[in-house]
Amino acid sequence: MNATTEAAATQLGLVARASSHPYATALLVLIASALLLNAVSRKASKQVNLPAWVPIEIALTSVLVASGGLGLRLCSMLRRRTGALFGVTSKHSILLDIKGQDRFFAAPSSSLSGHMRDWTMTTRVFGMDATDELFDKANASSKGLYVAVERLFVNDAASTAAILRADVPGKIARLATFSPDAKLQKWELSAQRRIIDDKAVEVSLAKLLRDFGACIAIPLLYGQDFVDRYETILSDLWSFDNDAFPLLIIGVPKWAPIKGLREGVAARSRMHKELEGLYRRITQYQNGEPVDFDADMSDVSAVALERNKVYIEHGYSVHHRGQSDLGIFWAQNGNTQPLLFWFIGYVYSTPGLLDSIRKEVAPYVQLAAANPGDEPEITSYDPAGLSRDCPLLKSALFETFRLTSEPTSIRYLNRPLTLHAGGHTHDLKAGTWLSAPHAVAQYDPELYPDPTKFDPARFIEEDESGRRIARYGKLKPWGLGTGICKGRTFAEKEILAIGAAIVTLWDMEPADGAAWKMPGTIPGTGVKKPTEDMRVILRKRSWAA
Ligand code: HEM
Repeated sequence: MNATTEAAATQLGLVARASSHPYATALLVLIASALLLNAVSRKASKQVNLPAWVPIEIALTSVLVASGGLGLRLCSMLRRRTGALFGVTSKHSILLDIKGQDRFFAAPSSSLSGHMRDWTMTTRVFGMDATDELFDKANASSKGLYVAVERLFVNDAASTAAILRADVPGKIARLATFSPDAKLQKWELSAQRRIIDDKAVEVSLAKLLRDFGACIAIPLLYGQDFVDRYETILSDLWSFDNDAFPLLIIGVPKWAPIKGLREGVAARSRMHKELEGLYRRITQYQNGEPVDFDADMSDVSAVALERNKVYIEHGYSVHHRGQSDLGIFWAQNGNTQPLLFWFIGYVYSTPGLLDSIRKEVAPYVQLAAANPGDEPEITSYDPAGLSRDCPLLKSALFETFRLTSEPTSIRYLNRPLTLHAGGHTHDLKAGTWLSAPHAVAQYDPELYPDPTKFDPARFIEEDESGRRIARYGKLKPWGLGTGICKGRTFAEKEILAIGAAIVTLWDMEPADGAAWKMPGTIPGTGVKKPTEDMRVILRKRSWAA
């Protein structure tokens, strides 16, 4: 299997994982029933849903096309279109052409819309009641709900200010607890900490960083009280993400007798309930009424406050506000936090990279010791400078995206459109779907020589003045067009900021004493998951060297 095939194969893994399971037959029967149920329910409703087989078709096509040879021939024989357009049904086309896609996806959302995909995700995956009334409300409110998100998570100044509010330096200093008597912090709870001595602990890095990132991000959206009050917030989020999301998206019904799915769906219900409680408190707060539990609402973000106003304006009950907001809660964390782990893993495991990045970020993460002999602490911290003036840090992050993210843009055609791609012209019908699985290009050796290698400087270029800068180039981790990610600026800054603070304050080494080895990957829900966690020994950085 070549590199490109391997990349595409990770997408197929969702299906492969299911079919190699002992209950594979039962699962496939369930998928078939789900498809049938979908078809039946579609007839009775005005709702438009992404067919449940589309994610599977995207994965299969990606694998076959990328494999070249027989796979490509088979795929080309079965497809309905030519050139860069693949797909076997008249309902869905798959565009594999990085040249043609940018212009096409720039079409206004009145023609090419992400809304029906969002509706499908909101109901099938995030569990909002799929009624026609809510379909209309979601249609009418989606713009207002997203504008609120973009104001904080896409705006550069607002994202930087949010990162500064999060006190990354203070929290990073407490990334791990060394004392057996001290209470573990929320982000340490699932990291299976083992104390080695009063200066070193062994932890599961993926879980630690995933939960640390979530503890930085979630309070910026919903306030610290929400995180403190909701005891199982992290385990619920990841149980839903790991065990329920991948099955729900391919149409497996929530009642299917699969243990992980049932647990993930139960976690989803708890998240709905907690978000409903939060939106009740937000409403009380905005109305100047006494707030349940006398909860501190002072740091709930403008995003949540504005979204509540939009929800009220469109007549959402508080119950449905909770269900609907799970999409944003998940979007804020589902990709960002797993990526943080991959980024740190690559930085520490790539020979020489840690030292180079430490030097590069030093002017923007400054240290001083309160007294001679004390451990240095971060005294000044400049997230804007990290984004602006640290090309290696940034390029290493882009390279992490390339190797570990699996972005796909999926749109619904509200109107007929003409697509020019791969030297062909295609007339696409209204009422059909178009998708672009960007991950296939991420392993194209013509775009990225030696594509399976982690090359941290791969994205560094010189600008017109000769200054080194990191540019995304053809990489599309955030998707594209009007449906592009609404949290991209914040996510990038969060990972850079936490990453820079970690390298500045912490040393780590593989717990087994062997050489660094990155774990294998399995498909995730946008970012790949590690096949197993990485056990590392964490210590405060040694200043002797
Ligand atoms: C590393 C982290 C992240 C990655 C890799 C990522 C990636 C993506 C991708 C690929 C899409 C689909 C774009 C398309 O269809 O063309 C998307 C959509 C979206 N993302 Fe992100 N995302 C990340 C973090 C975030 C964060 C922090 C938020 C904040 C709330 C967020 C909010 C959203 C929303 C609301 C959408 C739907 C946009 C729409 O339908 O118009 N994402 N993201």
